[in-house]
Amino acid sequence: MARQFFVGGNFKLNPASLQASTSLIETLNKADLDPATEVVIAPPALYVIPVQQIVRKDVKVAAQNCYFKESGAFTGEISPKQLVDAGIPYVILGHSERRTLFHETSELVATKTRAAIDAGLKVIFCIGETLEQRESGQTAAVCEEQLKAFVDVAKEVDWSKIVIAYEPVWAIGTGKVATSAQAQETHKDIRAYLSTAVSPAVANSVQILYGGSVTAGNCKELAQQPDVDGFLVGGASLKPEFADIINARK
Ligand SMILES: O=C(CO)COP(=O)(O)O
Repeated sequence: MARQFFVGGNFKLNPASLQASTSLIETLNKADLDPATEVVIAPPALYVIPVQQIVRKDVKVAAQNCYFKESGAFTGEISPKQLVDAGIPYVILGHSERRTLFHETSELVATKTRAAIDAGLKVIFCIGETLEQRESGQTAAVCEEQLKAFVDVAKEVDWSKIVIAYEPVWAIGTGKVATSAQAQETHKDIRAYLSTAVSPAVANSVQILYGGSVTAGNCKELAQQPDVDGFLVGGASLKPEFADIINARK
């Protein structure tokens, strides 16, 4: 079965006001989007609910993070259950900015992913290597290690609730996009790992997105790669060109 093309917009800590978020959504609401693409946008936590209320119905909303506990004394956190209660279907977990700036380990990301899925969320699970790791030939090993932490706690998990985003750290926000050959090679390696560690059926059906300096200019070639099932877009998701990226296969 063909995997559905999927484009996520990770707004990160942008824009800096609710009004600016609203005008971004108004632009997206007017755009001509390929109905064959699943589109998910992840505004900052404070704007998740207002954005959900105004965005077109064919675009889903994600949180950029959540904790693994349902409730309790965890100042500053959001729980998977609260997201489900608010009608938010997706959460991004394991983004490299969370791993690096907020010291999230692969084990924590795995625990959060398990909790999010158990609560009824779908997860965009991010992995990827640094430049140093790529240059020393560790790309596949790093991606495997990040995935394995989750595979170890994924017993009887429904893998249709997971979308993997391969985001090489050196390509995020740098303007240095991976070549389509680099993206294809790593996506293929990720599938090969999942085929052995989970099952060939899961490896074949899981959507693997590429993220890192995706633009309207480079998305079409990347989207032609057989193992690239879409994108997780940062900077360009804040611009009108996001619609062109959503339409990359059109
Ligand atoms: O981190 C990203 C998406 O999660 C990618 O960011 P950029 O598209 O800005 O490089």
